Amino acid sequence: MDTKSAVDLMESSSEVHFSGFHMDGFEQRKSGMEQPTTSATDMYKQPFVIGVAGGAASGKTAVCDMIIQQLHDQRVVLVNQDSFYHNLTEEELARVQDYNFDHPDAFDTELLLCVMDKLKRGEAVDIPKYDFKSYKSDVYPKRRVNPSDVIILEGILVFHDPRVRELMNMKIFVDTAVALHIKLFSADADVRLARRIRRDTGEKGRDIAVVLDQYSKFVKPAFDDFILPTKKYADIIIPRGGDNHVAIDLIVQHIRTKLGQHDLCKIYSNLYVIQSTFQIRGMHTLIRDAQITKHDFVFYSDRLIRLVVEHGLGHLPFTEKQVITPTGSVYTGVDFCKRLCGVSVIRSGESMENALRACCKGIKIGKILIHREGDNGQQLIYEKLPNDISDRHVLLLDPILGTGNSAVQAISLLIRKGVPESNIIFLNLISAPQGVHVVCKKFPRIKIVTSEIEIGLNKDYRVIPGMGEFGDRYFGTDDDEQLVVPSQ
Ligand SMILES: Nc1ncnc2c1ncn2[C@@H]1O[C@H](COP(=O)(O)OP(=O)(O)O)[C@@H](O)[C@H]1O
Ligand SMILES: Nc1ccn([C@@H]2O[C@H](COP(=O)(O)O)[C@@H](O)[C@H]2O)c(=O)n1
Ligand SMILES: [Mg+2]
Repeated sequence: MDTKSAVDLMESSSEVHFSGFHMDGFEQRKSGMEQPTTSATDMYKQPFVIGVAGGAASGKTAVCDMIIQQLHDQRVVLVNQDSFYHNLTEEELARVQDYNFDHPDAFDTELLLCVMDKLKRGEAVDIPKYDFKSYKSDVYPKRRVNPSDVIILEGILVFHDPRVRELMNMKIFVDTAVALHIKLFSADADVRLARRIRRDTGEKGRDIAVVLDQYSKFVKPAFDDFILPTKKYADIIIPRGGDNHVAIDLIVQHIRTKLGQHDLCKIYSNLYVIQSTFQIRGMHTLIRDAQITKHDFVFYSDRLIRLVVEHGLGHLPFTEKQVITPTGSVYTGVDFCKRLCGVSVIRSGESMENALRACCKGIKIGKILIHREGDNGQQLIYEKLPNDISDRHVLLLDPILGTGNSAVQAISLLIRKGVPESNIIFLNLISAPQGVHVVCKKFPRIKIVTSEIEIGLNKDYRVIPGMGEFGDRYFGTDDDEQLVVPSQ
């Protein structure tokens, strides 16, 4: 593929980074060349979505404010579930003391989903600003929210609807429980009630009797029935809310790490793209060049494969081991996982076997041959696997993950042979987003380790920018060289 084609291809992903490329400074040109099948919507930079739930007055807003402050160099927006309270009818307004604002039905979840969908697709949205005094969401002008790197969705019931939960990359539950207190829940409720009384009588100008009545009639029962049961969905529970600086620091650190990763890694926690360096980019530049010599193609592919294999081995379990050093000191280290094997997908996967053997002395390597016809005519032709494969961790080798169809065939076979899904590490050099989606969704417990994520697939289901037929290039069957007869 020439430079011009690559530029044209990337037009559709303006400002979105793929495989380390981006469009800044490129002149926009059109040509009749093949376009990736990845839709424009798939190419939006995915924001990192954090859900923050917890009882009313537990400190959700305080926690969000601290996260936003600490992420000062990122574009962060806060979306409050309060903004999606239904407007009350005249009848409901007349008897507002009987209205349950803590029930899931009090919120317009469809509107919330629509807003979140737009933000995730990179569109700006106008969000209602709720007025707690008039119980209306159309008193103030709407708030314009621009698409951002991080979206924080905060509210008592943001974990209630599974469709809303699905949007989140990280779920935080804010707790006011005091760890040393024997009656954990009552302490938690007491703190929330005390804060609520102070807040609602102050900020919302409500009468204390009304606050207490609403609390016993609706707030407390709803906490027990709807909010507390969603605590189990949280990835992180923050005791002591905004006072918990250690938890907030750790969360901010985690978000920063995630933001530095490829967008797909934010979606799939089982996808690992090795940290890019100029050495790695340089090697990719060489092996993707159609003009490179066969010798150099093999040399630089081998170097990259070795890196991927080493990275993949880092995901194996380990046990602690102590040794005595020549100085007589104790060194506490780890022992490698011994029950492992490789499985290469013939033929290009065989190019990864040497690197695996170089890292794991005497490792058993099985083989799978899958016949490919077009996009979906996948057929398993041959397999030769270690008899005890079900007891082993498996490093599945295939340099290219394209549509994901061959990978699904190979992984399904391993699972049929009794290999636990979580014992499979799939190693490739390059992965198309389509293949990542297919494999990570179908097998959420396997790990994929790759060195670069591609733009997508073309109409012939070939990975682009890609590197052509890897097996042919690696094993030298892609040219018309004369037959080499070994000398006698
Ligand atoms: N750690 C804390 N210690 C004392 N008061 C707090 C703390 N966190 C929040 N508050 C106060 O409690 C009230 C409720 O906190 P807020 O963050 O608004 O809760 P939520 O958003 O969960 O309803 C506010 O008036 C706030 O100032
Ligand atoms: N008109 C309204 C709407 C909601 N509430 C209460 O707000 C609480 C949720 O907001 P937090 O910031 O505390 O999470 C919830 O308990 C509702 O009862 C209200 O009082 N009036
Ligand atoms: Mg709040």
